[in-house]
Amino acid sequence: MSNAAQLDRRAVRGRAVRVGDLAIGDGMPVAVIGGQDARWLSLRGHHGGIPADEVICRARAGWDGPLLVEPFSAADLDAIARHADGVVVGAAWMQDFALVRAVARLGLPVIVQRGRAATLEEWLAIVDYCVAEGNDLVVLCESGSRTPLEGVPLDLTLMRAARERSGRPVIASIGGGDGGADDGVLAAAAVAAGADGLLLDPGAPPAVVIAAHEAATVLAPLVRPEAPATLAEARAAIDRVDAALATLLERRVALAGTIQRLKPVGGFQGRDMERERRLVAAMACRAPRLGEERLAPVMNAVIEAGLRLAEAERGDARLRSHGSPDHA
Ligand SMILES: O=C(O)C(=O)C[C@]1(C(=O)O)C=C[C@@H](O)C=C1
Repeated sequence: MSNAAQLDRRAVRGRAVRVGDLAIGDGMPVAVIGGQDARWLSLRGHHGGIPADEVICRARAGWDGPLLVEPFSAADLDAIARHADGVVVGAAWMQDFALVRAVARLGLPVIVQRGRAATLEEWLAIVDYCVAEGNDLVVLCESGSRTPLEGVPLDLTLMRAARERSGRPVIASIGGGDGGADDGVLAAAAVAAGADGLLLDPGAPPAVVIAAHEAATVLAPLVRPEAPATLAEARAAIDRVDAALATLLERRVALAGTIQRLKPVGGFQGRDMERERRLVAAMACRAPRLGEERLAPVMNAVIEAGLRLAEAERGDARLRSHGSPDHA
């Protein structure tokens, strides 16, 4: 990836929006709303039939963390101000300017979903409405276009442009309520495109939540360089890189195991030092600061761990096929 293609996370740092104790747009990590980082709740389904206080208090009872609420109408706003940490202006309400203004006046962070047919200009204009009411705590949420598809038809180019043009955090609404986002592809695409957060449908099943967190944790460090300023931030950033590294190591060890089964002579006996030298040289091109000399012992340890595991697993398989020693 070229430097130009890399996202400058620092540019957004000053614009981070805090929802409860969750910072959205603070570089990293990518926030998962509807997952472990924050919950949200829509009052639209109730059509004002159940008092907002009651619905929000029920959600609050089981959740101490950041809570965002989407109103059904302006009548819900007092209850939202009492119990919520932020407000979601749903896509269908984006151009209800009176509602947007009233929401902004609460002074809580506002997540503005893009209306299904709204242009970039129309979407960004809503930020101005909020700012005009004295509320600068705005996050933009891309939530898909009109084309009816099974998943959310996200416009990630538009999301990127919104981030660049507004200088504000952007998140992507990836759905999941119908189970459609559990392969993590949409979450990964949104993270790669620079989303500061992912918004899952309330009630998204655990597989969807896990896939979103995986994209946020494992993919983000690969596609976004970080510039931590404090020890705690730097350690958190290293933890994210280690999560990605561990995922790749686990994958590597599985592949190395397959190779040992496919080779005429596998394991330590069939070691190929020339192949190892070549793979270290290729890796050094991607890790020039470490270089071949420093990488070689690292990869030697990785390769030997893989060979030891492959031999142990082969031994286990043999034992299983011949019966355990106790029964031999
Ligand atoms: O490529 C192979 O032949 C392997 O067995 C895999 C592998 C590796 O883990 O990358 C392991 C041992 C060999 O010495 C070389 C490479």
